[in-house]
Amino acid sequence: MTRIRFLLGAVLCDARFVGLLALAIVAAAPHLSEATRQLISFAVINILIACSINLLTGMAGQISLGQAAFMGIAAYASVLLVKVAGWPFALSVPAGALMAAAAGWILSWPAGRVREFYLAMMTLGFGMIFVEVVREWDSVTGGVMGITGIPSPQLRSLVVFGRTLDTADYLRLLAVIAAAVLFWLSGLNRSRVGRAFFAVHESETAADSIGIDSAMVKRQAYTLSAGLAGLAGALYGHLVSYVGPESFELHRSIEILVMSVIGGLGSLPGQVVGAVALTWLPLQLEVFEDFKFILYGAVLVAIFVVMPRGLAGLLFPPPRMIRPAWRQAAAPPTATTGGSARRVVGRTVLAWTGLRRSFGGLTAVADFSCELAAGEVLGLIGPNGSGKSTTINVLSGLYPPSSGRIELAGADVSGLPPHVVARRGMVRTFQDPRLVGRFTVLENVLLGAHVHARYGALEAGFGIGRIRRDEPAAIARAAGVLTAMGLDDVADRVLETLPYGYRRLVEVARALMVEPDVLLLDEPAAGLSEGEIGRLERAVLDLRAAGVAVLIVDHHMDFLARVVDRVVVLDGGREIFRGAIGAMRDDPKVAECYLGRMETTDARG
Ligand SMILES: Nc1ncnc2c1ncn2[C@@H]1O[C@H](COP(=O)(O)OP(=O)(O)OP(=O)(O)O)[C@@H](O)[C@H]1O
Repeated sequence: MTRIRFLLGAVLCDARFVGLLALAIVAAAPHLSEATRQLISFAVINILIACSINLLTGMAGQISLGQAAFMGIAAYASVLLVKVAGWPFALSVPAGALMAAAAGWILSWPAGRVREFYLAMMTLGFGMIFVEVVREWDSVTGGVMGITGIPSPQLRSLVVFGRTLDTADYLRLLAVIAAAVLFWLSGLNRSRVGRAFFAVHESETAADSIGIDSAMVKRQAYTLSAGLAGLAGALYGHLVSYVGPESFELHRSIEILVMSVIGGLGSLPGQVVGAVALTWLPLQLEVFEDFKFILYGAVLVAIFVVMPRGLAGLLFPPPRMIRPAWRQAAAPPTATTGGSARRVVGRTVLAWTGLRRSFGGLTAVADFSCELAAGEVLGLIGPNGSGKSTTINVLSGLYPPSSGRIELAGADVSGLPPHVVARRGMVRTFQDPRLVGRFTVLENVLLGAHVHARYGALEAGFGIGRIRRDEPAAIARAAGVLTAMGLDDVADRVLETLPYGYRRLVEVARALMVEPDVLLLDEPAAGLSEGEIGRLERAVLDLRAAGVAVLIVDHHMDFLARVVDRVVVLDGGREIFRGAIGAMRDDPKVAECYLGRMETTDARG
């Protein structure tokens, strides 16, 4: 079964297969019956729409219950531009898609501020507003009656570059457009852009921590998704030669969502299968027309329970996020830490003064000042609840400080958002590793290269321009990091199938890909075996040798004793000791408020 899935995946997910299918449609179109052409045309438009939801929901994890409104915006815009303004179809369709994309961008601002249930409600509201505006704006939209007599292939009134299109020509056009879009999306998915969508889907906090601006990624997802839905909407308007508000109401948005979920959110070939199935099936089940939504609802519930990955889960292997071509083009593994002019060993690279962070009445960190030099490893220790993680959270920008100043390489970074702090050279890991479970180890590590690549969605999709240089370079660097961390043998293993200890190491490897000047590690040794701690230790010592400043919060004293230059001990958010780890054990204050408890913990551990 697995072999069949892989074979199917290899064939159906191949761009050449999609191209051949499009060619077959182009060749067969004139010989098909009118009804078959119509059916395939609807299926192709549904593929575009399903892909738009897949991009937004399946990949970027954002909900949309107003997707039909984006279709509607483009459909009305294109139709009006042709009918009223006399624009050619070849311009009106892209213009309609651009207007939908602009609406998506505008919606992304408020939508980016809310999540889950509230996001669903907001997009639902957007869809309802659109339909109401269309209904009420009689003079432009034709109100409830809609707009009829749109130049279309059915009426033989659609002229493109001097040629009057019939339904066969229109089907050919749709097939070519859909093949181009699928080709673009498949390249996009397997690039930094697609990987960033999934990273934001999984954890915005983790994405921000490695320099991915999650707010910007969400805006990009909304804009591209709305543009794609708009393209489908504009093509739909000309296909049926009529647009009216009922075509873009909530039920249409739900149909789109159902198609995408049944196909398998996150899978591109799944979207094709879902769209084709849900275009063809209802026609076969016309007798169920009255119960269509009950049926849809039941299917949704069933799918979520028995097939969370939809039809794609049955038919195709999980999608991979690296294009084999870039992997083949990658050079042998390269250096792990990169270079930085700021890394002059011994020079202060991070300093914080008077740092305080309170949560309501509780002061988690109080007037804490310290500095870290390039090539120095500092241990931050203390009993549970003493403010260690809060210090990392404040330094990395996750929480703004209540007061105090943080300087990174001489520049004030206090209160800057985490992705900016990461881009400036300070990267952190988390107490509970935050990675993308469905990605392989290599794909996860590549997320750290996001900030170093410059190519955009267009170059990513079509495999042109800067991606040809950036992607192989990032893969070579990732291979170097994995080798240095002793993870090269699991590079192609899906992360969620690996034991827990690997996740910590992979998270450190991902942070290294950012090439930080300062690395903040929050309990990196927790849950690791002795062998894994050995690899971690080597990585930390390599970083120190490369002039990276490392701050480690951990309870594992033996590990710390082997890697740190000095330690700072916190208790109740205040510093109680600073110096060599050996001297710490003899310090009466530390012994009083920490070591007794810690040794008990160590002994248990
Ligand atoms: N987001 C938050 N909201 C409210 N209180 C918080 C928050 N984060 C931390 N605290 C509180 O701040 C104090 C310090 O927590 P912190 O997680 O920094 O301790 P820690 O030294 O890292 O402990 P551990 O070793 O258990 O991870 C604790 O009392 C904790 O409950």
